[in-house]
Amino acid sequence: MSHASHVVFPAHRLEVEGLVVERGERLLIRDLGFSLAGGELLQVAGRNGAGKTSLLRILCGLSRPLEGRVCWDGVPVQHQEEGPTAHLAYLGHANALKDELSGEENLRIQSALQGRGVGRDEAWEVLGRMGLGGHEDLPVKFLSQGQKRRVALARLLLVRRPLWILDEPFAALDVQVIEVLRSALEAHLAANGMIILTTHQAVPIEGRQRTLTLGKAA
Ligand SMILES: Nc1ncnc2c1ncn2[C@@H]1O[C@H](COP(=O)(O)OP(=O)(O)OP(=O)(O)O)[C@@H](O)[C@H]1O
Repeated sequence: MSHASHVVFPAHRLEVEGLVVERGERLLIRDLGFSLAGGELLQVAGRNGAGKTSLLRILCGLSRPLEGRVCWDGVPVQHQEEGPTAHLAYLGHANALKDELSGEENLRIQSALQGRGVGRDEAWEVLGRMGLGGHEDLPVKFLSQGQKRRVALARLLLVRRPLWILDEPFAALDVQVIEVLRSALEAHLAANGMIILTTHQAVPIEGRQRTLTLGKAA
């Protein structure tokens, strides 16, 4: 079963033009441009400190570039009618979970905040798919690091956003969940979704993809 079996995203386009990124007075990215269409995956590569996380945060509108712009369907993200992040789901290094709440409660609250309320059954089904059966109603503070990461990943499967921006999504996962995530990524691409991710792990993913390596000229 695929989470995306009943959702196919309409054609969208992400365009990045003339990005210049500086952190702590160091120039990390100079005049970067690229575009991404439905069904495409972009892997952002580069050594530690090259600026991968900084770039992802800019693509999500969490921080501003020194110059340049990020457009979704031809409109700068800051001017999107539904807000700068309504088209995307972001998974950063932190899992953004409330420790006192269960996996089910975290998923249902976050999904509701993102405009798509889900019922208990749907939350439990996705947690089960992530191998968390039996842990659905345990406060997440009692889960292991890898199990917390699984709850955070379950959120991606629920929110149905066309663009996924994922910072090291495979880190701290065991082989079973790497496989679940790998097939979720493939299903998202097959549903005309887009993915931008960083990873230091080589995980083969079927679909149209390319690599952007930061810091080559530094
Ligand atoms: N808030 C900040 N203030 C100053 N410098 C920062 C800040 N955030 C990041 N940096 C610096 O920017 C550079 C790029 O950091 P970034 O986290 O984007 O790299 P990365 O490519 O994701 O690295 P890694 O592979 O280690 O995760 C680093 O040298 C980092 O120290």
